Amino acid sequence: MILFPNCKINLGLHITRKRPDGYHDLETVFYPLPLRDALEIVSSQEFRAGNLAAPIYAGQPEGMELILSGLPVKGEPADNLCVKAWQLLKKDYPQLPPVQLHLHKAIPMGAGLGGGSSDAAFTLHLLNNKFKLGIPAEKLLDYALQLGSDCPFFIINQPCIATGRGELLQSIPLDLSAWSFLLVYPEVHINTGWAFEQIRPAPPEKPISEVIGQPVSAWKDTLINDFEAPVCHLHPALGHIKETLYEAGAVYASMTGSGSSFYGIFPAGEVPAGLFPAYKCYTLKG
Ligand SMILES: C[C@@](CO)(OP(=O)(O)O)[C@H](O)COP(=O)(O)OP(=O)(O)OC[C@H]1O[C@@H](n2ccc(N)nc2=O)[C@H](O)[C@@H]1O
Ligand SMILES: Nc1ncnc2c1ncn2[C@@H]1O[C@H](COP(=O)(O)OP(=O)(O)O)[C@@H](O)[C@H]1O
Repeated sequence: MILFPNCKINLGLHITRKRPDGYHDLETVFYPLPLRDALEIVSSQEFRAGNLAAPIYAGQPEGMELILSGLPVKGEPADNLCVKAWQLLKKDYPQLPPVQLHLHKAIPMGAGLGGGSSDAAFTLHLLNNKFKLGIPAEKLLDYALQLGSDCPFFIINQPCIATGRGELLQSIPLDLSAWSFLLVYPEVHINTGWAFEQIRPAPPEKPISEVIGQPVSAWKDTLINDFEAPVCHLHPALGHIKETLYEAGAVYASMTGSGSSFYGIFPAGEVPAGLFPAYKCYTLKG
């Protein structure tokens, strides 16, 4: 069974409070976009029935074979969020058979695109469906939150206002299909924990629910990502990406999440070509 975990962007992002548990309360809109990894899970028995030699990798947890391709993912297999998702379910559902999990990575990492969290949420979904575990949606959301603050969003995977750590999700009827997105990844890796430490939490001037209800053309001065200033302070070249997007006709431009990717929103089909020859760029349908 193969699924294609997609990325997200943040439309506005406010850090409103530091919590006693060390996390921060935030307010943001998560919007899914069609830049995708590929994730396949087969039971090891199925795999061997295909008469292929089973690969043996060092450092794999027992009962799990992780195969990676595409963009290189840092860390040991045990650090991979797909493996962590499998381990979390295996603890409560020991009937899960040994599996082989193949992740083909296409979503840039440390980019504010939530790719790791998406892989984790899709792994939960896939294991639940393939092995008929019968885990209800509410319980899947609980498991997802144990894997990452923006992981529950990918269980729902529809435009949502997120509050709390990012797990209190309210679906909203936001349809940006009349727009095209230019996503720019400047190959700078931002550490999310570091980014949160740079912010002095404060409630936003206007609740995001109000701002997001305005037309996209009104977002430029009102839909703010609190991480943008400290990240651009550390990496001044990133500020130029936003300026260039506006100069090229973007109706709205912003950094996503804790960075370092930026996106520009253009009328459908009007994304200019060749704007950032030095960076990885993706033109995506909203
Ligand atoms: C900032 C956001 C915005 O969408 O996205 P990314 O830029 O990472 O994609 C998310 O809140 C990131 O969610 P996620 O990447 O799952 O974060 P986690 O693994 O839970 O936490 C990483 C670290 O960030 C900090 N953290 C995260 C979430 C939160 N609400 N408060 C925090 O203080 C903590 O220091 C934590 O140790
Ligand atoms: N399956 C995975 N895909 C991507 N990154 C992963 C995965 N598992 C663990 N990670 C780790 O999570 C870090 C953050 O990745 P990611 O969630 O894609 O970025 P971001 O938090 O900026 O949205 C990566 O640098 C990587 O070390």
